[in-house]
Amino acid sequence: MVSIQNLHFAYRRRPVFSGLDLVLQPGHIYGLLGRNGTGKSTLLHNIAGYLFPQQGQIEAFGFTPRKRLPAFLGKLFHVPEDFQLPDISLAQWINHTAPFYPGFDQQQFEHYTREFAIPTFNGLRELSYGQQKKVLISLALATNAPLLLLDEPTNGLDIHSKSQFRKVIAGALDDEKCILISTHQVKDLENLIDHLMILEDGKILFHQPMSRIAETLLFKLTFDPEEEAQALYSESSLKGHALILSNHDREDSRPDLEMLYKAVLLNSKTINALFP
Ligand SMILES: Nc1ncnc2c1ncn2[C@@H]1O[C@H](COP(=O)(O)OP(=O)(O)OP(=O)(O)O)[C@@H](O)[C@H]1O
Repeated sequence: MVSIQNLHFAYRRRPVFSGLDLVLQPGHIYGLLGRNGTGKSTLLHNIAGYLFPQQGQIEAFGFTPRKRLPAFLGKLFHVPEDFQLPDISLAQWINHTAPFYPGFDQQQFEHYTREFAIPTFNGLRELSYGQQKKVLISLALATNAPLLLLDEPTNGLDIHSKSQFRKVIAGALDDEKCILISTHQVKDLENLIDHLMILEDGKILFHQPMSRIAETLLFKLTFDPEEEAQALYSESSLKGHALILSNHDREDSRPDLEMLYKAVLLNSKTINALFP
């Protein structure tokens, strides 16, 4: 569905991507992690066609994003990290925006705004930042666009709304949809994403399905120094040492994405070598 080959992109003289390859398939929710300034938003902007690769190819549903053809735009919804909604009512905004999306469903939109408890009678600018973000997410989902690019979607959401977010995103996924979430809020991705991607040094440094991560790596707490010595990564806490080990015996454990992220940044070679 989305295929990126050998992507090179630079802002003036500052290179961001240097030969990035990535394939995203429908029916999945991808979590994109990376340090500040590694290019997560820039990658989303290239996929959406706001920015153009200097070298390499991006293809989405057979379209070249930078051409921004209407048929492509109707299949894509991008929720940016920073945005400004127009100074009109919610109903007016939906009336203006929905016609661009052939799959838009008003009932679904109302369902999501109810789930997020958004006051729908207000003008958009009278809503708080978090409420505006929830309006955007509701619209994104109600368009039924097969490609959703969500940049820091849970920033500004309160605790309850974050769990609503996970619920509605998981509920909206179907075989046609591909959802890419870029975030630093790793905890918000847990139990939601089915693929983890880590961007570093202009490339995708790690990209694995969660099922393979759970199969290949064992996450456990221990006080045993021998086990700690075998760890691929460890962190000390009052509850003991939190470890990532090679999962030789295919034990069940719950991947800790924050630990895995730190482990990959420290030692990507060893971790990637476990995923042939
Ligand atoms: N409009 C721009 N002009 C020049 N440089 C830019 C521009 N936008 C971003 N950059 C630079 O490109 C790099 C990637 O920025 P980007 O915003 O994509 O990173 P990010 O991974 O999304 O960061 P964060 O996690 O802080 O949101 C950064 O070094 C940034 O300074």
